[in-house]
Amino acid sequence: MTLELQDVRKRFGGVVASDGVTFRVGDGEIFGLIGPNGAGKTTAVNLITAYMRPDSGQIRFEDTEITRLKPRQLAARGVSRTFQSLRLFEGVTVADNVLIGRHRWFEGHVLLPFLGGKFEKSQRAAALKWVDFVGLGDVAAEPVDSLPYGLRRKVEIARALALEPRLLLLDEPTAGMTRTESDEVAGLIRRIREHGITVLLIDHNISLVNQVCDRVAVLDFGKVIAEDEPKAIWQNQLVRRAYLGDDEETMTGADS
Ligand SMILES: Nc1ncnc2c1ncn2[C@@H]1O[C@H](COP(=O)(O)OP(=O)(O)OP(=O)(O)O)[C@@H](O)[C@H]1O
Repeated sequence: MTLELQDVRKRFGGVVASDGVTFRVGDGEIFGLIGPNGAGKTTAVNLITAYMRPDSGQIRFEDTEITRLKPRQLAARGVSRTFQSLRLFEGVTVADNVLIGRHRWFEGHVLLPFLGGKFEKSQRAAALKWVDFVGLGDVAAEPVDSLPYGLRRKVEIARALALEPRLLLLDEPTAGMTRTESDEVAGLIRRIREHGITVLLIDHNISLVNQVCDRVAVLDFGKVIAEDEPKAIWQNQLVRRAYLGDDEETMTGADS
């Protein structure tokens, strides 16, 4: 197993955001983590990536316990993520935004890759490889704020990839995208897996989840209520009720 959560709990005052969350993600899998608003998906990502500490429970990555590590230590182990809301440096080029994703090689010297020389050259080449990979080679020298929203989201994915992860957590990568853009992201996620990177995907986009995920876990009120292949998960009555409500129109979308 690449990633394993065992009985992970996190409470915010009276809200139990993770209520004994347990699931396992296999090496090279594309694993979906879905559920209604407020189900605890982002909390799970924050706990895995050390942006928050669980109250109790264990998180293991490649057979090592990572529950108490710092984000920097996790990055060094090859765990990378994107955020639900974009966190790009405005006014900075696409290439430089992606270059910043290689921070694990800067050893605390944020300006190191901008000082010229061999180090900058090699880091820049590595960053540009990922800019090309997500299909943004033509706009590498453009400031990110000149790009349409869908392309800005891809810059964030390229920046997370620039860390050369073995596990990539994508928190709503298609939020705010058109259907065409989100289909492109589906292809991109498959190509990321072909690179040997395991993917944990959170998205409300049912069509994307159905298209790319090998397995899916459904969260509701901080608990995993079902885990299965995407096609089977929508037949689960608990899932239909909790995640989709009784809205037949939405269910039709899930069945397609
Ligand atoms: N830092 C925080 N402080 C207080 N409550 C929080 C915090 N983070 C999350 N919560 C609460 O924990 C619950 C789970 O939130 P979380 O953002 O993990 O859900 P989600 O499934 O990602 O939702 P969405 O799909 O809307 O992004 C919610 O009730 C939320 O209000």
